[in-house]
Amino acid sequence: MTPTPVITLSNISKVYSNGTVALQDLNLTVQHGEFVSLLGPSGCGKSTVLRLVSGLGQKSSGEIAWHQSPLLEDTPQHRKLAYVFQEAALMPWATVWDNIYLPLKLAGITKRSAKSAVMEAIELVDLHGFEQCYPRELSGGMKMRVSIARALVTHPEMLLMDEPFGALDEMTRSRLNSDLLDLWNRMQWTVVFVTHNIYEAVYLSNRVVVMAARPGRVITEVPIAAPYPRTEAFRTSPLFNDYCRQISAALSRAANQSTDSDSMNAHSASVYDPVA
Ligand SMILES: Nc1ncnc2c1ncn2[C@@H]1O[C@H](COP(=O)(O)OP(=O)(O)OP(=O)(O)O)[C@@H](O)[C@H]1O
Repeated sequence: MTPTPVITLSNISKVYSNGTVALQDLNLTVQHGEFVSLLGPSGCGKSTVLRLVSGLGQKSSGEIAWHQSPLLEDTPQHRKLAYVFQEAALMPWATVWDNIYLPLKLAGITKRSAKSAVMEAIELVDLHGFEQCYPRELSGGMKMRVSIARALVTHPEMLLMDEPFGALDEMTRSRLNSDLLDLWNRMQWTVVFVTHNIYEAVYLSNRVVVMAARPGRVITEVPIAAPYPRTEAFRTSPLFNDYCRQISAALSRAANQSTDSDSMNAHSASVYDPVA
């Protein structure tokens, strides 16, 4: 199948108003249906990339194209995308059902018309039976499922995920990783996923984009040529370890290439113990 770019960032630079060069000359293309992870040290600009793609932030220079058409900053509504953050950010006073309904409500869709879409989203994230629960009654993993359902209820073409499982325990993270891959496969989404976790990036992705900080830039891209569905057998395979090792080495190189003392943080993303 011919690759179809959904989003293309060409020579993107982003300088914040305080002078921080968050991104410099960054190039990144994400193809339709791809699962791409951005991995790199704290401050290398991963979240900034997501903000620019979503239209929540403005680039300083370069070009962003959505389906190969230049994107104007004032037309974010043309991008069919949804954002999932590390914090589930649910409305505490609203039920699971109402939290998931929110984006449709904001789009002016009545509860009656939204019913089947909300129920479908609830089924997809495996929360059937919890519709009338409040966030305080849910575990961290369940809250994240609600957050994912709230994103998918709008049928986005692209899902931007900013460390969505970073605050969860290892078992929950691992389960949600598998469920996310299952959903990705069924929904034919294009996903851009930010993480600090090498294992998670390798397990999930078609491609891992490794970034360096100060200034934020892409230093290498590692295609993960393992077939889907990915199982526990992949997580414990020599191939998995090889990819982790390769990416860990790239992160160490990134730390050495960073231009100031903040590069010490680069190792925060490169903790890697071989599984076998
Ligand atoms: N609104 C802002 N104003 C000024 N500087 C900012 C702003 N947002 C981010 N930065 C700076 O831009 C750089 C990139 O930040 P960004 O949050 O994109 O990095 P990140 O890789 O996502 O970091 P982390 O992994 O810690 O979330 C950092 O040096 C950060 O301090």
